[in-house]
This record gives sequence, structure tokens and C-alpha cells, in this order.
Amino acid sequence: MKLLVKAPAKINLSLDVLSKRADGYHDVRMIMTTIDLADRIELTELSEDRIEIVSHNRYVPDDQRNLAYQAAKLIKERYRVDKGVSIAIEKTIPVAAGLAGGSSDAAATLRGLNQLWKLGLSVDELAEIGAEIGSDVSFCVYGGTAIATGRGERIEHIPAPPPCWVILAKPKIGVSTADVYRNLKVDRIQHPNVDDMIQSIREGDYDGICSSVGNVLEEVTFRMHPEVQHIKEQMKRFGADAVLMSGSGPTVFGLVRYDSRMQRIYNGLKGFCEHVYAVRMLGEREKLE
Ligand SMILES: C[C@](O)(CO)[C@H](O)COP(=O)(O)OP(=O)(O)OC[C@H]1O[C@@H](n2ccc(N)nc2=O)[C@H](O)[C@@H]1O
Ligand SMILES: Nc1ncnc2c1ncn2[C@@H]1O[C@H](COP(=O)(O)OP(=O)(O)OP(=O)(O)O)[C@@H](O)[C@H]1O
Repeated sequence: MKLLVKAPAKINLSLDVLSKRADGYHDVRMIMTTIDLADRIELTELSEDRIEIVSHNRYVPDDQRNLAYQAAKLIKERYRVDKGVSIAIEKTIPVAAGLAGGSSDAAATLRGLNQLWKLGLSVDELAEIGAEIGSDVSFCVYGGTAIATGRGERIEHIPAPPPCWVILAKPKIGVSTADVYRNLKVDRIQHPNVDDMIQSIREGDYDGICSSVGNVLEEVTFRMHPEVQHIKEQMKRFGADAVLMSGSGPTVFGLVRYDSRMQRIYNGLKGFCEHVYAVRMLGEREKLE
């Protein structure tokens, strides 16, 4: 039997860090939302009892380092499943980009295997298992729009923001999330107003959303890679309504309401940046299987 599962990327509309914890992680408060840029995961039952990763992207590991592999291993051991699975990953989300590509692949694998192996787990149970793989995996299990707290694994759903274009531009570098958090000076943070963002989303206030975007990891990544800041400045200059780096970067996204302006910004960025995408905000929790 085969099953196709969609694994959408996320952006952080707001990302605040509250403190550094004793376990090395940081307590965060962030607003995450899914966008219409997705990997496709194909799960195929194997007659032998093993987990196989098939990917034609040279940046994606095809062994136990793959987060989808870790998801399958965890669920297989926990529920004593003695069947094997081949996980084919068709990558569209750029790798190490701040868009939770690996986390979303892991989340899609959890959702898919729950069906394929008829485990009967609830989505909350899958999100709890996901948290053991990575901080972004719980959100990716649900999708939609949410306030994420703790180290990112505590999820409170909120309504979708009003629909708009999301233009993404990724410079040709990968960023290590651990390095960015390590270089953050927690006592010198200028906190974004996460509450204003939540209120604007609840009120469907597009302008309010645009004026309350903020990400405390931006300045850390900008210091490490000035070209990321350059992309942000260009996207602003081309006329995006709001511009922010997603997660730990290096992808920068711009929010744009009107099609004509989206096209102009897209073309402008394409002039000097190889990886540019224009996609719609998804925002609503959809059935991701
Ligand atoms: C930057 C974000 O993507 C924003 O959504 C997340 O906060 C990071 O999520 P992630 O990539 O799933 O992160 P994990 O794989 O759990 O952690 C990678 C590394 O980032 C650091 N880390 C991550 C999350 C967090 N709340 N505090 C941290 O300090 C830790 O050093 C950790 O070893
Ligand atoms: N399924 C996967 N797809 C992509 N990368 C993966 C996957 N599994 C493991 N990895 C590894 O994880 C690293 C980070 O990749 P990923 O695309 O998940 O980063 P990210 O988008 O920055 O994540 P986040 O936004 O959650 O911090 C890669 O360098 C790669 O080696």
C-alpha cells in the first residue's frame, strides 16, 4: 500500500525569546503559520522490516539523520510495528532555510504512518511524539496558525490571517539553528509585540499584522551573514507591505496584498537571488493527509 502526504513549510510572523533554559533550549513565544510551499512524502509498505529514505536532493540525508526517518523509527518502536516502510521525499522546501522543511517532513511521516499502520492516534498524540524529534515538529503536525510557546512545542491555535502573497527569498547559504540561538544575547533583546500580532490576526487586520512582524533572531543571523539583511532591505525597497526573516533564517519573506506588486517584487528579487518563490499564505488547518 502507498500513501501520499503533503508537508507544508511554515513562516514565523513573530518570534520572541523569553529566556535561556537550563536544558540549553530557549523559551520562545512565536506566531507560526503554514504557507503553500510543500514537500511531498510518499510512504510505501515494505515486506522487509526496515526504514528506507529515498531522496534525490543532495542536501537531504538518506539515513537516520533524516527527521522523517527519526519519526518513523520513534513511532515504529513505540507501537511495536514489525513492518517496514519506504519514505520517498520530493523536496520543494529549500533545506536549512528557516522554513521547517525537515520538521514538516517528520510531521507528515507521523500523520501518514498513523494511517498506513492503523495506529488510531489522535493529532494531539502525534504532536506530542513530534516534540521528541524537534521543537518545530508539533506545530507542523497540526499546521494552520498558532501561538507556540515552551521551546516551541506548546501549541495554541488561532484563526488564519487574511489571505495574501508571501514572497520568499533565500540566499545561497544554510544557517544552523543551534548557532543562531547560541549567538543570541538574551539580556539585550528588543522584544517584538507578539500580543499586537495576535490581536491583529484575530481581527483580520492586515495592516496591523504588517506593522507588528518581528523576529529577535534576525539581528544574530544578519551579523553572521550580512547578505540576509541586504535581501530584506531590497524587498522593502521593492515595496513589500512587511518584510521579516523566518525562524533562524536565512530565508526572508515579504507579505504583499496585490498581484501586480507581487509580480514586480518577484521579478526584482530574481535579478540577484537564485531562490525566490511567491506562494499564498495557507493559515487554515487543512486536512494534510
Ligand atoms: C527557529 C525555529 O525554527 C522557529 O520556529 C525554532 O525555534 C527551531 O526549531 P527546530 O529547528 O525544530 O529546533 P530543534 O531541532 O529542536 O533544536 C535545534 C537547536 O536549536 C536550539 N534551540 C531550539 C529551539 C529552542 N526553543 N531553543 C533553542 O535553543 C538548541 O540549541 C537546539 O539544539
Ligand atoms: N527531511 C529533511 N529535509 C531537509 N533536511 C533535513 C531533513 N532531515 C534532516 N535534515 C537535516 O536538517 C538540517 C536542517 O534542515 P531543515 O530544512 O529542516 O532546516 P530549517 O528549515 O532551518 O528548520 P527549522 O526552520 O525547523 O529550524 C539540514 O541541513 C539537513 O541535514
